[in-house]
Amino acid sequence: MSHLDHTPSTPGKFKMDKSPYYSRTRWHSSVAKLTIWSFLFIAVIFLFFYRSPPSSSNSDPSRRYLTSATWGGAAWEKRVRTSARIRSRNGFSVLVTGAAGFVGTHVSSALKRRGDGVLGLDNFNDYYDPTLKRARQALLERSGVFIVEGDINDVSLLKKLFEVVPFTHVMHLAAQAGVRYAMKNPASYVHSNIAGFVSLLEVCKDANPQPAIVWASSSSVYGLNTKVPFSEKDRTDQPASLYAATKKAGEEIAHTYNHIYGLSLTGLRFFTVYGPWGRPDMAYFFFTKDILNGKTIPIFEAANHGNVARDFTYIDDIVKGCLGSLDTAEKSTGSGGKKKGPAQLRVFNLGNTSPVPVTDLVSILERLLKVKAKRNIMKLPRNGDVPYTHANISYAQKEFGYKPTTDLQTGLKKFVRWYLGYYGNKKAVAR
Ligand SMILES: O=C(O)[C@H]1O[C@H](OP(=O)(O)OP(=O)(O)OC[C@H]2O[C@@H](n3ccc(=O)[nH]c3=O)[C@H](O)[C@@H]2O)[C@H](O)[C@@H](O)[C@@H]1O
Repeated sequence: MSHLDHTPSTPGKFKMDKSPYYSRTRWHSSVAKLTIWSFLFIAVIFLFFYRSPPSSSNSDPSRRYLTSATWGGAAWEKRVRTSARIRSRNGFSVLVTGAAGFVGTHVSSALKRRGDGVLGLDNFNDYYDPTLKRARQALLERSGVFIVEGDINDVSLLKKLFEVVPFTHVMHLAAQAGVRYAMKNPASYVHSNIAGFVSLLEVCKDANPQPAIVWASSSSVYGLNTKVPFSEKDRTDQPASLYAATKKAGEEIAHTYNHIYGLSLTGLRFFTVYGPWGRPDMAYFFFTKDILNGKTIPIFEAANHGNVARDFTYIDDIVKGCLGSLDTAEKSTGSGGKKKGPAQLRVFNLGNTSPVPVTDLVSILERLLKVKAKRNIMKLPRNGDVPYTHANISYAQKEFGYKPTTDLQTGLKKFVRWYLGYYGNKKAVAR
């Protein structure tokens, strides 16, 4: 006798005094139902992923950016077209990847101001506070720049964008940035800086017309190079971090796409860019935050108590370099994936040409914030950092009259003013 036999029967509800045969068939039919429902559930899940844009690496955590993005539809296409519409004579229509990033926001806004059509693309990842990226997005939206939310690895999205707008130029700034973070999350560098770049170039080479591409490399490609100032002709085969290695790989990949498909490609080696709306992972930014909060800041020093120094470059000077590169970029020579002749391939240093020790940067911040920093001088960790950077910019000067005009003191003053306004830290203002 089963325990079910003791269960009082409740008329109108269910009867438990069934024969063993009845129980078995009922159990079998439940299993059948469960199997059918499970099958349906799995089919729905399968269909969902099958319809999602393809990814180069399903095991990559950044894949979530591919499936979360929503795009498409008539209203969306209209926004894309309107944002990319050229409003000046001989203007460009530019796809700016990484548009919600620091450099991307400034470049997009400058292009829009002068009448170019600009469409942004950004995956809004959480490498640093995405609310800052959203605030930059809001800023751009007010000036008429629409940022499509999506990943550069999403080939079907990229193709769609080129179907809707025949972009004349691509300003490719989407990347996994940061020298030291590469030891924590190497895969994200490969995902964005290598796989993402290739996926973008694949779509660009098939586009008709092919756009000219200007993209962000990095001063970090000079790695262990000791010859200063760094010239584009110097060796760049000794990267000191995976970040630098992926940027260097990008330069070689650019060479390949230029060689095979006739894509016009210009790589820009940025030197430690800083300024308003900057990146919170960078030293000048988190030093400011930590000084204001009375937190000790780690300041790296080189061997034998030597200074670690950077050729800090103000964002407006970088924007000038980006626009100069776009303006002097020649057309790609291929069409529909076929090269018709040799195309332009360039690499420029964009730096300030006056390296400043990190200790001096901290002293400037102390003066501007009117707060004494708690300094912890420590040996430069073995995490990809290099002791010194210094740009030789004569090539950019020759090609488009590049001339940085903002020194670190002036630039940091503008940054601090923005920082205090944005984060509303009354403490430092009051002192
Ligand atoms: O120019 C470049 O190529 C690179 O510039 C920066 O890299 P980095 O120069 O290392 O910039 P920060 O991380 O802001 O460091 C600036 C300086 O502060 C020093 N530092 C950093 C962090 C810290 O805790 N303490 C410290 O003394 C670093 O050694 C470095 O000399 C960017 O983060 C990279 O994305 C960019 O590609």
